[in-house]
Amino acid sequence: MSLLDVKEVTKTFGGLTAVSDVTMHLEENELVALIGPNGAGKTTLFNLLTGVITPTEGVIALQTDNGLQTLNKVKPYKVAQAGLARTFQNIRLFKELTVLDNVLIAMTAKNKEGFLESIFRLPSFYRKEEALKQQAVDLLKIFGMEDQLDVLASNLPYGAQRRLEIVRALATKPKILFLDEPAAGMNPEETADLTRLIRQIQNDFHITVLLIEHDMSLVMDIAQRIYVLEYGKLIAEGTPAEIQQNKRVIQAYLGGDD
Ligand SMILES: Nc1ncnc2c1ncn2[C@@H]1O[C@H](COP(=O)(O)OP(=O)(O)OP(=O)(O)O)[C@@H](O)[C@H]1O
Repeated sequence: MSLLDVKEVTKTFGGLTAVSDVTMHLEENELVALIGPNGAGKTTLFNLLTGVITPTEGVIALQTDNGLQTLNKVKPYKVAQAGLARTFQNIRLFKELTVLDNVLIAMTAKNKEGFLESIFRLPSFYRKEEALKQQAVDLLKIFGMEDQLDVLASNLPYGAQRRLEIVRALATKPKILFLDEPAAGMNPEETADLTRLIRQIQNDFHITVLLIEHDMSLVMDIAQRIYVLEYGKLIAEGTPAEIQQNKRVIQAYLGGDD
C-alpha cells in the first residue's frame, strides 16, 4: 500500500478532458517530479490531489494514522489536515504581513488554541505561542531567512518569496509537499540554492515531495522518479535516466510525427 494512491482519475471541464485515466502512486520519503508540455494537465492533477477540485471519475486515497482516507470530495482544508500541503504557481503569500507572521498563521491553522486559553490569555496560551514562534524561527533558519523575520512579505526579493511559500507549506507539518513550479522565475543561482533546499527538506523532515517543474536540469538532478503527462494522459514513468531516453517523451517535448 502506497502513501498516496491515485486510481484511474479523470477530470473533464465541459467537453475537455484535462486529466484522463491517471493511475499513479507516491511512497513515503520519495521525491517525485511531474513533467509534461504546457497544457498537459499537471496543475489540474495537482488541484485534484490537493482537493481544490474533485475528480469526475476515479479514486484518490491517502494512507493516514487512522487507516486509508479517500480524498475525493474532501475540502482543501481537510486535505491539508490529512497531511498534504502545497505551493502555487503564482505566489500566494499574505503580502502585508511579516515573514514570521506568514509562517505563524500556517502553524496556528493546524494548532487550534483552546477558546478559553486564548480569550483570557492564560499563561498556557503564551507558552504555546512562544513554542510556535520558536518553531517558526527554526524553520526560517533552515531557509536562511532568520534575518528577515520582520520584513513584510511584499518587500522580499522574488526568490525569497518563493522560499517563504515553501516554509509556510512545511509549517503545517505535511506528509506530502506539493510544489508547483518552485523554480519559476528564479535565476540559476537561486535555482541551485532551491535544489539543495528541496533535497534537504525531503531528508530532514522525512517527507514525500511531488513537484511540477519546467526546469529539466533541476528535475533530472533531484527526482527519484518522474511521471510524464501529455494531453492529460500519463505517457511515461521512470527514473531520470529512463525518462531521458524514452522515445515517447522525447517526441512529446520535441513534437513531430512518429
Ligand atoms: N477550470 C478549468 N476550466 C476549463 N479548462 C481548464 C480548467 N483548468 C484547466 N483547464 C484546461 O485543462 C488543460 C490542462 O491545463 P493545466 O493547467 O492543468 O496544464 P499544465 O500542464 O499545468 O500547463 P502549464 O505547464 O502551462 O501550467 C488545458 O487545456 C487547460 O486550458
